[in-house]
Amino acid sequence: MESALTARDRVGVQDFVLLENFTSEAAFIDNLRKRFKENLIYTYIGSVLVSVNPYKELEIYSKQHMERYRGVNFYEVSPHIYAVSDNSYRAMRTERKDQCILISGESGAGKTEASKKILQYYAVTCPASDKVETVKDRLLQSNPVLEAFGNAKTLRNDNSSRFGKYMDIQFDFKLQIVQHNPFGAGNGSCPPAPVPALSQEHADHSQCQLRHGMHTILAML
Ligand SMILES: Nc1ncnc2c1ncn2[C@@H]1O[C@H](COP(=O)(O)OP(=O)(O)OP(=O)(O)O)[C@@H](O)[C@H]1O
Repeated sequence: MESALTARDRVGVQDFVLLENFTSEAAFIDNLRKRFKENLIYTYIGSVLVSVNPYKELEIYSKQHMERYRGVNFYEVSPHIYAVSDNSYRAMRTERKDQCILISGESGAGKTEASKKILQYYAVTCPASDKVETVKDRLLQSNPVLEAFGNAKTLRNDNSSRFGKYMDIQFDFKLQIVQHNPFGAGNGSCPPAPVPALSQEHADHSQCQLRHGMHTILAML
C-alpha cells in the first residue's frame, strides 16, 4: 500500500500519531527537524497536515507531483498539501457535501502560499470545458490583485496579508469549477474583514504590485 514511498519519505515518522513518545514536545520537534533537514516540510497528525515554511523553492509543486496525488489514498504517498486538496475534492464527490480546508498559523508561516497551492492544484486537476478554463484563470489571477491592496511588508513577512481571507470555490454537477469568490462574497457566509484605511505601508506595497495587478485586472475583464 505504501509502495510509492521512498526511503527518503520515511525519514522520522510521516504521521505524528506513529511517534513512539507522542506526549513529548521534544520528540515532536525532533521529528519535524529530522524531516525538515531532508526538505520534507509536510507531516501529518492524522488528517491534519503540519507544514514548515522552507523559505526556498522546493521541486515538489510540479504537474507531475499533482498527478502523483490525484485520486490516490491519503497514506499511499508522502504528506503534501496536494493530498489534502485531493482528499477534499474526492470527499465532496463521494459524500456530496461541502468541504472546508482551514489553514492556520502565525504570520509568515506560509498560509497564503498554501492556499495558492490548493488553487493551483484544482486549476490543473479538475475537469474543464472552455468556459471553466476562464474561471480557472480568474481563480489563479485574482491573488495578485488581492495581495496588492490587502498585503503589506511587515517585520515578519515581506508579503503579509493584512486581512482575513475566505475563499469559496463552487463546482457544478460535473465537478468542474464554476465560480471562485475570494472573499466568499455573495453567499453571505463570511464577509471580508474590513481593511484599514490605506496606510503608507499599504501604499508602498500597492505601488510595487500595481503594475502586475493592473495586468491581471485587464486580463480578467
Ligand atoms: N511552501 C513554500 N515554499 C517556499 N516558500 C514558501 C512556502 N510557503 C511560504 N513560503 C515563503 O514564506 C513567505 C511567507 O509566506 P506567506 O505569505 O504564505 O505567510 P502567511 O502565513 O500567509 O503570513 P501572513 O499571516 O503574514 O499573511 C512567502 O512569501 C514565501 O517566500
